[in-house]
Amino acid sequence: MNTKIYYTLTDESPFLATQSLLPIVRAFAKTADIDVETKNISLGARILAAFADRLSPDTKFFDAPISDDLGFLGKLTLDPSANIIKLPNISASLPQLKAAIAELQKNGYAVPNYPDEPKNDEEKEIRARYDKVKGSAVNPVLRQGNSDRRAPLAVKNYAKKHPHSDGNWNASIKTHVAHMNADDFYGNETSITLPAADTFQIEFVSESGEVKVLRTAKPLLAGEILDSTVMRMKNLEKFIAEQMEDAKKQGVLFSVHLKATMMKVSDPVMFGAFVRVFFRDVFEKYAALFKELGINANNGLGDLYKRLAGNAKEAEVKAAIDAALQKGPDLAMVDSTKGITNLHVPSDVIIDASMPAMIRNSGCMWNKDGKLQEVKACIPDRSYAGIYETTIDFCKKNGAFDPSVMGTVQNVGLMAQGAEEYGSHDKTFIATDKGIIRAVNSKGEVLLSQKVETGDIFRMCQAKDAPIRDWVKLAVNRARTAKMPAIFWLDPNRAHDREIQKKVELYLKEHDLSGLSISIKSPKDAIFETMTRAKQGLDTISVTGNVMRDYLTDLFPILEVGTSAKMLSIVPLMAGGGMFETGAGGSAPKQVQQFLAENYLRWDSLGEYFALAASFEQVGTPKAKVLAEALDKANEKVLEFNRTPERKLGGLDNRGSHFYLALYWAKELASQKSNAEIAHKFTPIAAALEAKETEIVQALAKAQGVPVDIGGYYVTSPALLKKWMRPVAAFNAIIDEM
Ligand SMILES: NC(=O)C1=CN([C@@H]2O[C@H](COP(=O)(O)OP(=O)(O)OC[C@H]3O[C@@H](n4cnc5c(N)ncnc54)[C@H](OP(=O)(O)O)[C@@H]3O)[C@@H](O)[C@H]2O)C=CC1
Ligand SMILES: O=C(O)CCC(=O)C(=O)O
Ligand SMILES: [Mg+2]
Repeated sequence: MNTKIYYTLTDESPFLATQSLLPIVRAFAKTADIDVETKNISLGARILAAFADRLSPDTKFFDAPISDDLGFLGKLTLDPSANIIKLPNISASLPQLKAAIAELQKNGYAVPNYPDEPKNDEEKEIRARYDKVKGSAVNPVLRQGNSDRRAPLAVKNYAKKHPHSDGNWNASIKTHVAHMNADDFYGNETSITLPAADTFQIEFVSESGEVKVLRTAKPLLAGEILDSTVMRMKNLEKFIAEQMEDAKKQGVLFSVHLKATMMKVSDPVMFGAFVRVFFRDVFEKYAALFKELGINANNGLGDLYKRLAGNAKEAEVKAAIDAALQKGPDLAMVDSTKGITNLHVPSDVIIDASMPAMIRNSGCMWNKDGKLQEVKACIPDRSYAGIYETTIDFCKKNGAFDPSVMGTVQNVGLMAQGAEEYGSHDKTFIATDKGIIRAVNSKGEVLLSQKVETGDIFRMCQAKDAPIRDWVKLAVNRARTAKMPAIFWLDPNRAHDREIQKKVELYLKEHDLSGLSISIKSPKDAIFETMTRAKQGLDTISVTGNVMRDYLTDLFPILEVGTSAKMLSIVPLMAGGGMFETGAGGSAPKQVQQFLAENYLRWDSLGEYFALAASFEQVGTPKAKVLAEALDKANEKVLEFNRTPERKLGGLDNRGSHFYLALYWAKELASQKSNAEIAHKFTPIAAALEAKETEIVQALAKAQGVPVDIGGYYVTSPALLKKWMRPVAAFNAIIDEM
């Protein structure tokens, strides 16, 4: 029996929260002889691991030697005894990566600069190492299983009893989704299923017939689905220009919603197209200067301003940008007080979190005057734009959802082994010339090919057979356990989905489906039916591919329970172990700003609490089960007595919520009847916590309201973090003595 749980250290809010929560968890886990070991997969730790050979062997980061913890955990996912708790981590955009590099250098770590334009082999090698750290570089390594995400019943019931407020919707709201109508990834997709194991090599063939290898031969398994597609840059640019004009005419905000983190190769390029077209005159007029300064539209307006700073033409270019802003439609803002637009940073407006937030806000985003305004939400590719379009149309017709009565939507997502688009980074290329990009097999036969022109984004995706079979099984099991109808979301107009559907139909035959309702519907029909049911208070399981897994597990949680942080997010690893993700959302960088400014941390660790209960359950020893059951009950108490963090200074924050978790957990352990030794141990602990409740909670509240220094953003000080995140000695003493 494995009694080790690996708990990840990440960045931003979840990392801050860990400083307070982990000591509590460790103290409780000891009771069941469970060792909770940390593995550092923060952005800083991952950069240092990538350049360990350049650092002296005694280098330390966050008090630990440099090691490839992500690599370690990646291997562990293939071990049947793996038990990993994964907190949300940063998927770094280039500006974030560079900020982390600079901060590491400032702290004396000898990591190289990021070479924007590698000039020699050494720089190319450095760049390749950094590119492995960039974007969504953690999740695809650890997600060696499919995804099971849902709101725990206690969370759903709590939300029904204490519904969050949602903005109203009606037919006169002008907000809408804009997408391309041709020559996007959706329109150009082709797909095959491999009859037998083979290899594929990706090549570019120029018009004159010259062949250049873009990616050397890689293996393909029998039964694997391989797709190719292309986004035509000219059509994308034309679409953007048209939509800008239309947004201006309609008087709505112009906004772009992409996933520049997960889709780290394609989406920054699409984001860059928005920046380039929006500021077309500026980019044309100052082309030479921008080249000299290394300005690349893909990195956004924020990076442009940074590179421009101090240049003789700074004021002139800024004036040109202001003129373009004046001339174009109003941009949706990320932070109107600081003038940060939707086009500043590619990773600031991520589609899965930003679209639901907008839908909750009656279809509005913030404008430059800090007021809510209706929006044209540009989601260029039709593969996924339709589900948001349908949602918005649904709300216009039927009004906003009512969290006090709406049904729940669970998700079973195909995710394992880099499934679909989210595993496509190493198969995505920006065409540098006119010609063909194709995949050829070991015999040199063409498997798939696409015509390209300079600037087009070519992409190949893979979905392996074993994960698809496992996903179908997971869906059937979930439908049976949850007693809910399950809908497979597959689009008959997408080549890839047609291949998947054949397998779904085949693998469904392996299961007893009696008494179950399992259907296959196009995403638009599926979301319409799911929302219609939700409106009637009925529950549904969405069984989707990897991208929709991501989108829907923010969309429905945010509509139903106000945040995706409270989701139970389990990855039953295909090798047998378990990975427990904490919540379905991100690392909430805005909350770090609030914490640094006023020592108030709004992060809700409920996702961690639920993941921990599932993780203890997986440990499986009798004592671990006692801990798990008590934690489940404690989690319900946290909800029942509303001990989740409040939004504003003065309320109970993250640390206060942890105190109550400890109190309720200890009380449950003291009163349970299955293990007398544990009950005996926790009786005085529960009593001590209860006796000091007022003192501790008041001390936590008193600590708030001052600026905080934790040593840095990506490089933080363990001692300072301890000081700020565990500020109450009376509480620490009880925990540390356990
Ligand atoms: N699993 C993972 O590892 C994931 C990582 N990410 C990464 O996270 C970063 C930020 O992503 P972003 O798209 O801004 O999404 P976030 O989920 O971090 O932020 C969106 C908003 O969600 C709310 N929120 C999220 N989690 C919590 C929580 N635990 N407690 C309270 N509120 C919460 C907050 O808003 P509100 O004001 O509405 O309450 C927050 O401002 C990026 O680097 C991204 O790559 C993103 C998604 C998943
Ligand atoms: O890995 C990432 O970049 C984000 C993951 C995510 O958004 C999700 O899994 O819901
Ligand atoms: Mg997501």
